[in-house]
Amino acid sequence: MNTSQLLEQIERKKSFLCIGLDTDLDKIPPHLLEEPDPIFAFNKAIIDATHHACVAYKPNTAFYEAYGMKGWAALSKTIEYLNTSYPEIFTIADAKRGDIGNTATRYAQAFFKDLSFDAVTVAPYMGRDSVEPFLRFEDRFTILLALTSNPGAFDFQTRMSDGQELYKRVLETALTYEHSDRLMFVIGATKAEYLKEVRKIVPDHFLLVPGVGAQGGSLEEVCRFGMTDRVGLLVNSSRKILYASQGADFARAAAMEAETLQKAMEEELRKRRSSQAS
Ligand SMILES: O=c1ccn([C@@H]2O[C@H](COP(=O)(O)O)[C@@H](O)[C@H]2O)c(=O)[nH]1
Repeated sequence: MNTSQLLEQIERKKSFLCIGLDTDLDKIPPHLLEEPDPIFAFNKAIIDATHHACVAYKPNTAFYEAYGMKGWAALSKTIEYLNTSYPEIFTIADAKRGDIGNTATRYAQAFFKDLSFDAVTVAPYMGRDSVEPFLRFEDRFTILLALTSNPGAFDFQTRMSDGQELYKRVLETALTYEHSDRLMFVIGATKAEYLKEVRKIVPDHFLLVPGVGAQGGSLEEVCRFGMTDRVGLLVNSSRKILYASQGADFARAAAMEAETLQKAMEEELRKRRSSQAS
């Protein structure tokens, strides 16, 4: 998928919501555990109920890898279902990979070719040769961790390195990579006030912003500091949507949560348009 197709979907659905498919067998409705593939059964019901309100899904691979071969098979079925039934949806493998070049090439192949995701999250710590193998794939996006939503982000990411906070160095250095137009960056919603600084370095790139919902980030603040003329945001929420109910009505309850966020996003898009007009 390319940026124009993503933007077209955002404008049409009036949403920049990404739903995280962090499917946890300890949290899904118990009746689904009778299904031959409970993870896929849950994901399919969630996707069918919420696709009108979001533009992206982001399975975090940890929740699939945790269940071994069955988990990986469920991930594979989920991406195949999305690509077949809802090809307009942007798909992100939240895998946070990062390794030396020849290994990174294999990771890129796994997520972009074999599983056919549109994007994968990558850790920047190992530098250029660990990221560029992902960037070689046309119409695919590499989403680099820059300033994450967790408290531990302050251990390194905001520390000074040669007179500059490390997350800023990550952003600036990544812009020098070949095909840097295929980059997006992770900035946590819990760090919304940093978005002003982030936008000085990457004014046009899309940001993946997790942390609205269960982690308490504010959608309004994220939009105030991070939204661009071309939106530039994919805001993720996982647990708050997925586990809105553990009963037979779980898919409907998830849809209602997703619709609430979509309505708030529609309002933010309206505000952006009226400020552009004035
Ligand atoms: O900085 C980061 C990077 C990734 N995540 C991931 O996003 C979701 C958030 O889930 P919620 O249930 O909405 O809190 C999850 O997969 C994280 O691993 C993040 O939270 N922060």
